[in-house]
Amino acid sequence: MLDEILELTEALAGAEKVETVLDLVLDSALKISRAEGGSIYTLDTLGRNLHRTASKYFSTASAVPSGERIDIYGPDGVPNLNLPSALVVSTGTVINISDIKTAVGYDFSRIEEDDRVGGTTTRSLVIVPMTVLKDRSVGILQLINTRNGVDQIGAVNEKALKQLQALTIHAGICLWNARILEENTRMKKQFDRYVNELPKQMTKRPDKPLKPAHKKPQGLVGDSPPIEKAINLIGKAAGSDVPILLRGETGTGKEMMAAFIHQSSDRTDKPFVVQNCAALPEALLESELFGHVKGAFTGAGTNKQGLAHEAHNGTLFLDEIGDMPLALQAKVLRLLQEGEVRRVGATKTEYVDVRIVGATNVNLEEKIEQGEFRRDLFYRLNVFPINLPPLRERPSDIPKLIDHFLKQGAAKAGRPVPVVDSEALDALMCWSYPGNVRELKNILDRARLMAEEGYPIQLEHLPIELSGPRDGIGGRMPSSIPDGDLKSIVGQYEALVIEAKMREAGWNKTNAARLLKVSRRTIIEKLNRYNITRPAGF
Ligand SMILES: Nc1ncnc2c1ncn2[C@@H]1O[C@H](COP(=O)(O)OP(=O)(O)OP(=O)(O)O)[C@@H](O)[C@H]1O
Repeated sequence: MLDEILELTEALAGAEKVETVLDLVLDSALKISRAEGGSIYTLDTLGRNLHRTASKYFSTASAVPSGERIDIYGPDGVPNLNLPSALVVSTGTVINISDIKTAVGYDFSRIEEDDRVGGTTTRSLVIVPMTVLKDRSVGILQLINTRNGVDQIGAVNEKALKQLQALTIHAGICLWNARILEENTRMKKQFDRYVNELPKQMTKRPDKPLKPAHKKPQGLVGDSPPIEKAINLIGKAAGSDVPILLRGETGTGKEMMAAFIHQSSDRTDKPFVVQNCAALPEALLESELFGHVKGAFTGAGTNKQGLAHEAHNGTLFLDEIGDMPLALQAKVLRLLQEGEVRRVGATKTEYVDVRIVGATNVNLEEKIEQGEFRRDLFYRLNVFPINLPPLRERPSDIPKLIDHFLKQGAAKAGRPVPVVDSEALDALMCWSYPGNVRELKNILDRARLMAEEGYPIQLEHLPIELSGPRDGIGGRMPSSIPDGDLKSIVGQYEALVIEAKMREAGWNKTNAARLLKVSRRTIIEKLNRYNITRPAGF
């Protein structure tokens, strides 16, 4: 037997393909057990199904079907432990039955089906798990009509069983290694493709690469040229008190950069105060920003400080400043120019020392033309503009962000960091991310929950539009116009648009309403009408 194992080990070492490895193992197993036939089933990467990958029967009238699949779990999600193969792969136990006719508690229907198709009559049955890393099954070896010690059909003796187990350990390791090798080759190809596809400006970097003048902010991931440029600019401006205007699409990291500006300034140990200018109606926003005096309006029972007071000596971050009501813009300009604060209902002016950082994802120049944004405020704010490019324009940051968000999410949940298989990685790299970094984070948070612990994130764990054709809204627009009346066709299209924008807005109705320039009420009404709900995990 030692000779056989040595011979097999040599053969396995030279085998490059998984199928060759499994054929060699099966041949040896048939020799050891002197079985009439057998199969090797491999477990898929999600651990849900066994696939017949190799089989050999000496006496079959017709071939036993290869590629057969066995579902380990029943429809209720519970492993079907009556099926001998499911029992062995799920628990790691060995089955060594001398006569299945007298064995109780098992469901032998799959074996009977093999007998029917292959013309065999199974009596004895041996199933051994292929295990790696102590208790992780990657498949099973199944043998029928094995011989016992006196050369009759029956359960194999202890010595033969040990030899079969030694064999399946070899097979398990080979299978595992072969899979890693295949995965590596795929990933290398993928990597080469990305490098070749990187936009020209990435490959034509300046002679001297931009070095961040400033330490990278904690938690900020990415070293693509546009991000390094932004960090550089911030490094230059942070020390002064000039206002900064951050411009970029939703989810590109404007708030994160604003926090970094504050941390990099001399004001770092003073408050960093954030207000979203689009989140509140005008009157409330004014009182929130500038405070009010007692009795200024119904419900103003006491004097109240505004956020401008709270940010004294620190930084006030005005997010979505492009959506600030026109009337309030004059007050913000005075705050910017003179540090002036006038509470709602007050006659007296107060003064504060705040550094203003604004952010916007709208075209302020257009707003000025439309009379919706004050030109003087724009010039005052736009002294130091910093553009944050959309994620699709800096694809080299995507793998680092994936790694960062998976680690961050896993650490929060106290779970191991999942890997992403090459297909899913491909899809993540190719997606256009209308919702930018926030969208990538949401996608990964959900995928992490969907994938089983210990198994890679796969395509099926990603939103459908990432794997589908990439035309139309969110990649899901029908390529041909469906049948029906105009109202119902437009309705279908509207539902797709609403769903895509809700996803882009991180399922925040206010943000989605803003993206579509409709009221929040309209969004709620349409979500109800089209029965659009937030998918689990988002
Ligand atoms: N470079 C980055 N590294 C790590 N996380 C990032 C990065 N950029 C953005 N994020 C994360 O993405 C999410 C969205 O970022 P942020 O809120 O700063 O975007 P924003 O541009 O201000 O969005 P909005 O315009 O919708 O307010 C946050 O969870 C943030 O932590």
